[in-house]
Amino acid sequence: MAYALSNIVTRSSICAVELSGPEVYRRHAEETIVRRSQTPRFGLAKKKKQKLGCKLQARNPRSSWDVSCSVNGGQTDTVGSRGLSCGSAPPTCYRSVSERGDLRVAAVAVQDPILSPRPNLDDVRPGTAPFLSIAVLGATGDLATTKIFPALFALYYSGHLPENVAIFGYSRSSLSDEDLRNLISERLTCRVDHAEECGDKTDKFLQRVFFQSGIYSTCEHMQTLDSRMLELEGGGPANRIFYLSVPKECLLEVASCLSRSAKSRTGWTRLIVEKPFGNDAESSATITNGLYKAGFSENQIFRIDHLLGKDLIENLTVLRFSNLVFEPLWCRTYIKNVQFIYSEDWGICPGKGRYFDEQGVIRDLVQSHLLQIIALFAMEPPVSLDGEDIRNEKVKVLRSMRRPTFQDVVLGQYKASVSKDGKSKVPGYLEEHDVRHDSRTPTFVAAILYIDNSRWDGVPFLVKAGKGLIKHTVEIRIQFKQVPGNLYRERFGSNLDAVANELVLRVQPDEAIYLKINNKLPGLGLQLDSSELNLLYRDKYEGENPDSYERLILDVIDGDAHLFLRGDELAQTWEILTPLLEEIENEKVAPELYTYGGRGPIGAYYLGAQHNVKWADD
Ligand SMILES: NC(=O)C1=CN([C@@H]2O[C@H](COP(=O)(O)OP(=O)(O)OC[C@H]3O[C@@H](n4cnc5c(N)ncnc54)[C@H](OP(=O)(O)O)[C@@H]3O)[C@@H](O)[C@H]2O)C=CC1
Ligand SMILES: O=C1O[C@H](COP(=O)(O)O)[C@@H](O)[C@H](O)[C@H]1O
Repeated sequence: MAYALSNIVTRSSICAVELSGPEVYRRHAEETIVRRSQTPRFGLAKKKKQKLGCKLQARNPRSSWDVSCSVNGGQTDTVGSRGLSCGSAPPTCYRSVSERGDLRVAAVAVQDPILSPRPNLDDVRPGTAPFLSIAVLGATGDLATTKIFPALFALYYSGHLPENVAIFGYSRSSLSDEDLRNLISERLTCRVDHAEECGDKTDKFLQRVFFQSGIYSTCEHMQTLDSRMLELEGGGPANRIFYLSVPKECLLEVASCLSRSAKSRTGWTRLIVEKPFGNDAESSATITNGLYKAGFSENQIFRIDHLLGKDLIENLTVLRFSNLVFEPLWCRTYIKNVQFIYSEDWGICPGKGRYFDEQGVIRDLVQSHLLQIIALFAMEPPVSLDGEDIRNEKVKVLRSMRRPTFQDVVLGQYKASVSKDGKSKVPGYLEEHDVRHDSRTPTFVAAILYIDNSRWDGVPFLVKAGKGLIKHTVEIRIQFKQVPGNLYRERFGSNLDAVANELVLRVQPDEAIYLKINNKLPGLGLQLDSSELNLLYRDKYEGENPDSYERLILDVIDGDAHLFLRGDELAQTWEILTPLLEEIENEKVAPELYTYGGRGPIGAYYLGAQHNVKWADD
């Protein structure tokens, strides 16, 4: 959803928004609008008091919502599902519409959005620093247009790309440079906290964007790409990044052609590779070996996991290793269990049915995201912050992880439900577009994992990941043991677990780190209260957090691999999960059905109970 909005929140201030599309996206959209409207991104909200508030009211929850917006408390007109009005808008006002699948977000915004005429590329000259060429392969795709180009622009805009940079899009479509510029320009967003020269910088960025049409299976067009890069690089030192945002079937042939035809001869060449990194241990090894065989060494390959680029994930290690109070507690002596929750309150995103049905939730969210976070959470202190040192420690954790069997997991699949007002039906997983009608693919998994090493022996690591659940949250919850011989036990009543300390890192939405503690209520007597020491990012920090793709692409430019999966690390994640995946597939295990918008299968509760733990998010 954020991508749809970001199309519109471009160098302008929104004064009215209209949404239409399946109900499954409504809550997420609403949250995104409200969250974004609290940040300075909208221009009108430079100071916190100047809020743009949007309220959504369901008209027909399956197709349209009325949205009324207020700017600094002044109410604009209510926006209907057909027309948009701009209330007391400043003189220039334009309407922008973003459509992805059957989701549609339209907005009326102020400021002149028309780009000034784009001058020719005349200031890209070899400078003193090496030239940087970045090519996005699969440039017309969803990921490239919604994430990669906007992230590249954000980096350029905030001065993190060198002046002598050129950005190429490559795909089979027959587009001109100008076509690609038009395709991506709608999605480029300036940060309003330093929004000066937004239009100017956008134009300058777009001048540096080029398109090369070509197929992936022969190297001829990649040679043309190479020639065009050479022309701009002007023969001086030049580094190259190739972002492979192509369907998995094309990955190895693209890598092989790039290696033969388009590697830099005068600097380094780096490859960014997107998931899925295979389906199991064997197919993943085929990809890894295929990349090596194509001529790329491990230190040139950056396997991206966008969750690792989120601020709170980086903060996990900062919190632990830079504060004396946490590290001594980070072990089996004090921690009762750790819970990793990845819960989405929407189903399958438009266009992702086939991909998800092949992958399932264990590959989609556990292999690629949650095992990474567990490894970062549980690793020993690394020798340094260097990528190799950090990844060495992560690999050790993964090697110590016990292979889960089917007894350790509960699988679920969401079924149809009705909307909150009871007026319409929300489709179940089997009715999603491009999903097999008799699919057993799980959309939910709860699992108990153990790390058999001296630090974590016996501590359950709980994992819960799913789609179509009651709420959207990604969080890490560290549950501490009870205070031994608690002096205040009489006042807490019988459930001392309920008042044990808990440290929560909420990765999204609304990033926060909070610690649940017990304290005395002010006043006479001795009444105890459970409360929170709360670091809520939005209250503490002004400005907008960069998107994770920005952070990760910048790391690639800097050659910093600590947030990317190394080949041996990736292989270990598959070693852990492949036996389980095979067991599920061989036994044709049917997932437990759960109602869309609910808490997931009841089996998850019993699984927790078997291991003497209660899910913290229930
Ligand atoms: N979208 C997302 O949010 C995420 C995507 N990924 C991964 O990133 C990669 C790109 O994803 P996404 O952009 O969604 O993918 P798309 O399906 O949108 O494909 C990207 C581009 O590849 C070309 N293409 C599509 N099908 C074929 C084909 N059969 N043979 C050759 N070229 C084809 C198309 O360009 P053209 O027709 O112009 O050649 C298309 O624009 C995939 O590996 C995906 O798994 C990973 C995480 C998230
Ligand atoms: O990689 C994936 O991530 C998305 C969630 O993305 P985010 O931007 O909300 O962090 C998830 O929906 C998708 O299934 C998965 O492939």
